[in-house]
Amino acid sequence: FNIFEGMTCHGVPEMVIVNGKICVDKNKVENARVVNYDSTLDNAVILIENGTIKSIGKESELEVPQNVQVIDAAGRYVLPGGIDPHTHFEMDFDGTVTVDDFYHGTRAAVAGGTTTIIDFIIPKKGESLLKAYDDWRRKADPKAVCDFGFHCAITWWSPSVSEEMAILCKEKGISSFKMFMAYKGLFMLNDFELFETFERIRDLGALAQVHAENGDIIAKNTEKLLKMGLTGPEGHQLSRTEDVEAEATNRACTIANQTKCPLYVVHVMSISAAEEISRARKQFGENLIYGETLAAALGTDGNEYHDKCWHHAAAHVLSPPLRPRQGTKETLMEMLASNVLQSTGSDNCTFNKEQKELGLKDFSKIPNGVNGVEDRMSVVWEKGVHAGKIDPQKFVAVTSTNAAKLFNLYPRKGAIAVGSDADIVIWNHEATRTISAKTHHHACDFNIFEGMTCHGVPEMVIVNGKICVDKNKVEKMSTIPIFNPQSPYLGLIPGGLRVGSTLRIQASIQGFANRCQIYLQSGAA
Ligand SMILES: C[C@@H](CNC(N)=O)C(=O)O
Ligand SMILES: [Zn+2]
Ligand SMILES: [Zn+2]
Repeated sequence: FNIFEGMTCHGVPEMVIVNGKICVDKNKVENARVVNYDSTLDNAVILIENGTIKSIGKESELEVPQNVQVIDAAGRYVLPGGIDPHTHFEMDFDGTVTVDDFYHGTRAAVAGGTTTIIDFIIPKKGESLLKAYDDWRRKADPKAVCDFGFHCAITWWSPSVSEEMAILCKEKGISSFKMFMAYKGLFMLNDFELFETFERIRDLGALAQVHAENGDIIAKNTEKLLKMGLTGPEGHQLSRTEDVEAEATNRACTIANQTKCPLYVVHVMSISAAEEISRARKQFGENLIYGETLAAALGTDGNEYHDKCWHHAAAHVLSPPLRPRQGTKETLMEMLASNVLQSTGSDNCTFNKEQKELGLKDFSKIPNGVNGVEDRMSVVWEKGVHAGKIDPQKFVAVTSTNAAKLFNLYPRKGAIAVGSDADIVIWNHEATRTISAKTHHHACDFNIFEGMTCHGVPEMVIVNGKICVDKNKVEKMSTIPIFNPQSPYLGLIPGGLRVGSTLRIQASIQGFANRCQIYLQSGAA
C-alpha cells in the first residue's frame, strides 16, 4: 500500500550519489552497440534495476520506468565487464607481501574495465586449506570494490587436503585448484602428487590448473648460473627457458589425459608452451585442455631483462618469464584468435622497488610478479582488435565470457543478458590512453606497460548496476567507491561439470537456480 497513491509530484531525483558512488538503482543505457561473445546488437536499450539487467531490446519494445537515469552510449561498444581469472592481491610470496591489496587491486581492475576478479588462496605447505580460505576472506571482504572469487592452490598433499578440497567445493563454491610444478620447496608438487590431485579434482567435478615449469631443472640451472657469477635479472629467464615451460606443459596435459581431469594451464608465456597446448587439445580433446595467457605476454617481452637499469629489468621478473623470442606476442594473440588459448589474465602480483631489491645480489631472490589488472583490457584491445587479429566478440570471449564459463560464473557474469549482473563497460574503441605508473590506480611504483599507447578506453564502468567509473560526466566523483559494504564474494556454483567448451552447471540449491540456465550438451545425460 502507498499512502501517496496516485499523487503527482514535481521534483524527481535524477542522480543520487552516496560516498561518491552513483547509487540510483535504475539505469537505461541507450543507442548501445551491445557486444557479447556470440552476438552484436545495434541501437539497443538496456534497462538495469537493482544491480541486474532487467531487459534488452529496441526502445519501442521496452517499458521504460519512471526516474530512470539515462546513459547515452552512442558511438561506443557496450561490453560485459571484464573478468580477470588470475590475480594475487595481498599475497605473501616467500616472506614479502604484494603491495596491491584487495582495495587497490580491485580499484585498478574496475578503472580498467574489469568488474570481476578471481584471486588465489595459497596455503603454506602443511597449512589447512580452510584456514587459508578464512585468511583470504578476511583480507578481501572489507576492501574489495567489485565481485571476486577464489581458486585454491594445492601446495602440499595429504588425506586431510583431499577432504578439505571437497568442503571448499561444496560449501565455499570453489571450483578450481592450482598446482605448482615450480617453486621447489615453496609450492611445488611432484608427479605422483599431481596425479592424485588431478584424480581428486576430477571426482569433485572441479577444474585443475597448473603453473607449468620444471622446478627441478630451474633449481639446477639457478645453482649453475649463480656459481658462474651471473646474478642479474637476465639470469631469471636463462634459468627457465621456453623448453622448461613446454616440458612441464606437456607433462601436465599428459597427466590430465591419464586421469581424465579437465586442465586449465595458467600464464602460458611462450610459443613452445602454446604449441604443446595446441597439440594436446587436438590429441586429448578440446573439452579437456584449456589455456590462459597474460596481458604481460601480449604487451611486452623478455628483452626487458637486459635493460641497463637493474630495477627496470627486475620489475619485469615473473614466472614463467617474459620471452625474448621474436614474434611471441603476436603468436600468443593468434593462439587466442584460433581458440588454442581461451582466456587472458593479468597475474597481477606487484612488488615495489625495495621489495624487488631483495634479489639485488641473486636473481632467484627477486620476488616474482608484475602488474596487469588495470591495463589487461586495453592491451588486449590494442594488440588484438586494433591490430586486426580478433573482432570485438572474440575480445569479449577472451577477456570475460570464457573465464565465466570455465569458472562457473556464466551467465551471471560474462554476458549482457536478462538476469545477468549489471557489470557493463562502455568502451570507446577510438580513444587512446597512454599507460603510466604516474596515472594508474595500482599501489605499486612501476608499470611494465609504461608509455604504451592503447586504443580502447573504458569510459564508463558499471559494477552491479552502480556507475563506478565515469570519465566524462561527474568529474569530482571518486572514480571508485570507497568500498563495497556488502561482501561481494562470489560463492561460485559448486561442483560445476565441464562438458565441452561450455559448462554444464549443476544449479545449486543456494538460490542461483533461477539465474542459472542449465546447459545440456546434445546427447549429454
Ligand atoms: C606466484 C604467482 C605469481 N607470480 C608469478 N607469476 O611470477 C604465480 O606463479 O602465478
Ligand atoms: Zn603461477
Ligand atoms: Zn599467478
